[in-house]
Formats: sequence, C-alpha cells, structure tokens
Amino acid sequence: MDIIQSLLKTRVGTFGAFCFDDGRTQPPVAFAFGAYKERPPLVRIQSECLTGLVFGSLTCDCAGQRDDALDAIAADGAGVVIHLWQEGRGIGLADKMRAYARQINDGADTVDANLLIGRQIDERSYVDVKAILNWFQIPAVRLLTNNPSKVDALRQLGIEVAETVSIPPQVNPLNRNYIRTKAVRLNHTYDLSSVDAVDD
Ligand SMILES: Nc1nc2c(ncn2[C@@H]2O[C@H](COP(=O)(O)OP(=O)(O)OP(=O)(O)O)[C@@H](O)[C@H]2O)c(=O)[nH]1
Ligand SMILES: [Zn+2]
Repeated sequence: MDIIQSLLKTRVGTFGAFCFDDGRTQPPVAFAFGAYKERPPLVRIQSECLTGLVFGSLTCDCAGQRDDALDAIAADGAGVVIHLWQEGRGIGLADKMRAYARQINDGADTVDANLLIGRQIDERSYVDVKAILNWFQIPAVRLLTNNPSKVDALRQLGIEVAETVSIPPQVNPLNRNYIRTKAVRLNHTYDLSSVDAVDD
C-alpha cells in the first residue's frame, strides 16, 4: 500500500490529505484537520453520492452533511473525514440510478427502491475505516452520524465509538420525504418535528 500525503485546502481550513493507494481505481481517502490529543477526535465517514456531493441534488442531504461535518471538525479544532466510494449505500452507481427510477416513477421510498431492484437496503462495509484509523493511531472516535447501523458496524469491527455526534439534516421540500424515511425506517436519530416543519 502506498499512502500518498498532500494537503486539501477547504472553505474551513487546510486538511492533511491521505490517499490509501491499495491498487483499487478508487482507493479510500482521508482528510485530517488539526491535532487531536486528549479526547477521541470527531470522525466523519462519508459515502460517495455522485448526485448529491458532485451535482448538488436536492433530493438527498449528503452535501449538507458534508458541509456540516467540515464545520463541526473545524469548530472542534481537530477531526478526520474518511471518504468511501460506496455509492448508493454500497450498491454502485448503476443500481442507485435504477433505485432512483423506482422512486421517481413508482413512488417507492429509498428503502423499498433498493429491495425492488434485488439489492439489500445497505451493502456498505467499513473494513477500510478500521485500517485507516489504525494507521492514524486513533483507537476511539466521536462519530459524526445519525445512523445507528453505522455505529453498530464500526463497533463490530472493534472500533470504539466513544460518542455519537448527530448532524441534523438540512431539510428542503424535495428531500423531506427521504429524510423522514431515514428516520422512520432506518432509525436515523433526528427530531422528526423539525423535518415536518419545512414548508412545501
Ligand atoms: N440506494 C440509494 N442510495 C442513496 C439514495 N440517496 C442517497 N444514497 C446514498 O446514501 C449514502 C449516504 O447514506 P445516508 O443514508 O444518507 O446516510 P448514512 O451515511 O447512512 O448516515 P450518516 O452518517 O448519518 O450520514 C450515499 O452512498 C448515497 O449515495 C437513494 O435514494 N438510494
Ligand atoms: Zn446523497
């Protein structure tokens, strides 16, 4: 494995950039900010979302979560963002677009759409996260997430999640049902009353 180190200069400041080149076309990358000392650092595990992160789709909340995670890490003074190329919760871009079509054409929600095309609800693996945190010598994290399954998956890998730090979703009329579905069907931990308060 070749670990390529560089810098990423962002809106909130400069991060150390680490590309874990293991021969895959899209190797995992991590961006580390500041110096973590006494407390477990804030860690954000971000999954690829071409539609949201690259094109700014309004039907999910990925871009807002990215921005809020960077803000939280900068405000805290330290933290790490790990980006995994697990498009569509690990089903890949083509099947994510198939799932999108089921949502747009047939009114399926984000959970049923995956099942309707013969995929699982969430096919992500966090094995890479374990290796990356080991490399950074981070045994315990404060995880920026709303997803209890992600916390469980990390704990099963032996990663100590010392605390979960919620990222309240940036709700708009186009992503409100999607965000509601994540709370109701995937147990994401945000207050539904604030989600419902957004006007159509
Ligand atoms: N299959 C599918 N994937 C989606 C859809 N919308 C977003 N995604 C993917 O969902 C992933 C992000 O997962 P989320 O469910 O938003 O959140 P999470 O990572 O589980 O939890 P957080 O840590 O709170 O962000 C990315 O890989 C997106 O590409 C969708 O409608 N269908
Ligand atoms: Zn998204």
